[in-house]
Amino acid sequence: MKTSIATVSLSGTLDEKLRAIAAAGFTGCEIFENDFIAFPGTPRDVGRMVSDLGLTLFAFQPFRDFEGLPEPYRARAFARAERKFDLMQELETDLLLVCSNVAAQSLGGIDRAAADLRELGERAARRGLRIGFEALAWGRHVNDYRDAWEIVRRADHPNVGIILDGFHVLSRSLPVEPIRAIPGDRIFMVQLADAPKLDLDILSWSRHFRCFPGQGDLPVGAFMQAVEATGFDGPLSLEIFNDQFRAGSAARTAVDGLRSLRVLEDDVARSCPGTAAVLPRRSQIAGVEFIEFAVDEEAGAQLGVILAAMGFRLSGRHVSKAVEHWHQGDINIVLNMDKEGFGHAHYITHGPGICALALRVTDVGETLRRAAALQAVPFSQPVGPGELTIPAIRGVGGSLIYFTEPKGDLADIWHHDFVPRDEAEAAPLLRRVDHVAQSMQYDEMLSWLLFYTSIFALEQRSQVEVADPGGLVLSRAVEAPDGHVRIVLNGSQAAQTMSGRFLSDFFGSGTQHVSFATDDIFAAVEAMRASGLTFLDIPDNYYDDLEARYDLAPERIAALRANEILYERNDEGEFFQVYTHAVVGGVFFEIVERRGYVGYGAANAPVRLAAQRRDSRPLAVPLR
Ligand SMILES: O=C(O)c1ccc(O)c(O)c1
Ligand SMILES: [Mg+2]
Repeated sequence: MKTSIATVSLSGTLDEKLRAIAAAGFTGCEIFENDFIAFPGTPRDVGRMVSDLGLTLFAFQPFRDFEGLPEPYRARAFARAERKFDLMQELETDLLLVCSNVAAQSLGGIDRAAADLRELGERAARRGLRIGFEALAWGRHVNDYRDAWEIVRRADHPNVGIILDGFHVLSRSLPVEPIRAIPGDRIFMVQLADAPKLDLDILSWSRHFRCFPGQGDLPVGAFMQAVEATGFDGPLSLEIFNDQFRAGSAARTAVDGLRSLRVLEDDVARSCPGTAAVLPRRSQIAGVEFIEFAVDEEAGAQLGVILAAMGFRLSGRHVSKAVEHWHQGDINIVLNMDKEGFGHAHYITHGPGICALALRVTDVGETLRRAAALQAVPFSQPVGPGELTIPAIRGVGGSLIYFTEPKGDLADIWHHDFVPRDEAEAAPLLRRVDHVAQSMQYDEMLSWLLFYTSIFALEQRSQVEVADPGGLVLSRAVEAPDGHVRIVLNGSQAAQTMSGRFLSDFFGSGTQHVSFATDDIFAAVEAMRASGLTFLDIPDNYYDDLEARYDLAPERIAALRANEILYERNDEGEFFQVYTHAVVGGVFFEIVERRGYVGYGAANAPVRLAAQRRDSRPLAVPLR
């Protein structure tokens, strides 16, 4: 696969973009005209920079408003093209992307456009150059790739081919099947982009919301299958106009781009019978094995008191480190107070907080191979003699994701490196981890979305906008199909939201809250209150509104009100949630009971966020 990306997809100046593209490992790129114009080097400098970086310059683009012009515009367009040919020869690229005309003075007519392209192809051929014609979805006369193909077919020149851009096809819901009839060698390049479903005009949607395949909702896989059927083996080029990408890190975006192409290639191969997959399959997650806090002794002691009040028991201590294992139901919490290793470095950098998640996967080896092929960053550190090495990769904000599996030593880490305390287990108040919520910069959200859905068998849910009193937060969940693992990504667009404040207080992105599932939230809350735990105060107005919204029995409303429990109901079922105050750092816990309900209580989020903003308690234990 010849992998490519258009320079418009990345932040920075042209040289920064090219370095990021090369570092990520692309075969080549397309130079976007504006990036070149804004760069102070000569075309030869740029051409040399591209080749010194080991990249192939697949195309120069775009050449606008060319076909179907009456005189004198037509002659001027040809003169303009000759100037661009000069430039291309110095840049050492042979392909010019000509996108369909949007100008008011352009005239329709397939034969007129074909004649123009034929003449341009003839002029290009004299210089050893080629023309690729692309239908923009908003082209004045040509806005459908089937018309562009008919024009190219009638131009009937070996130096004129079609450029297919998946966005222009899929954004208009054009059928992809006719692509199969185009001969692969007449397709000079294929551009790819995904996009979230939005009710916007196509031009604004294209210029601001394109994203990498897998980050949006368009059927890019079906488009690629049709392209594959043509025998096309030219460059597959990501062309992404996206405001988050313009603001984010070019290096990270470039790595994400290549990751998305590899995953698309693998997904397409898997859907074509008889084609070998390229990557190990997506890692199946059976659950959260543990959540690890990096703390000092004081914060560890505080957290221990809270965990005990929530029904956790100290079930073991690490054989050689200052590390405790707390447990209840299917939940394991690790309190790492050791003065060495990753946990301590995390504590020094971020203060007390969550430094790692461990996921129970079906096959650790396969998980690590897929992660490595997709350029995830592996992690290891020395362990004591005879102690387990739990494999890990880097996750959000430099935290870790460890992996365990149901076979071998990794099947039971708790009896390997921990000295268990023999205490009878009481009936658990909490069953399992329902979800973890990670706060990150808004610009990073698409990157982590791709990370989770490309390495793991996790599916994205649609994005929800949450009004925090300090600004807007965008929230998006990735979930295993069986609901065994759910991760909620919260991207803040403002500094003063709950997530935004976490980012500055924690010095980076990370896990801000953990939600535990219970079978009986009223019993759990009652038991925790009896142990001295208090919960986030929810205003009476909320309960008055609940009463108006749902015809709940007065006793039910009273019980919700008395226990600060939030409630939501929809066609799927009922949802109950309650929040602790911050427990250490900016981290807090949530307890939920799901009765058939599958969401996250989005309608309650503004109420909860306002309560958290009022919650001026210090980070210390809110115990009596
Ligand atoms: O938005 C545009 O103008 C534009 C330009 C060139 C392309 O290849 C494209 O898909 C869109
Ligand atoms: Mg395009």
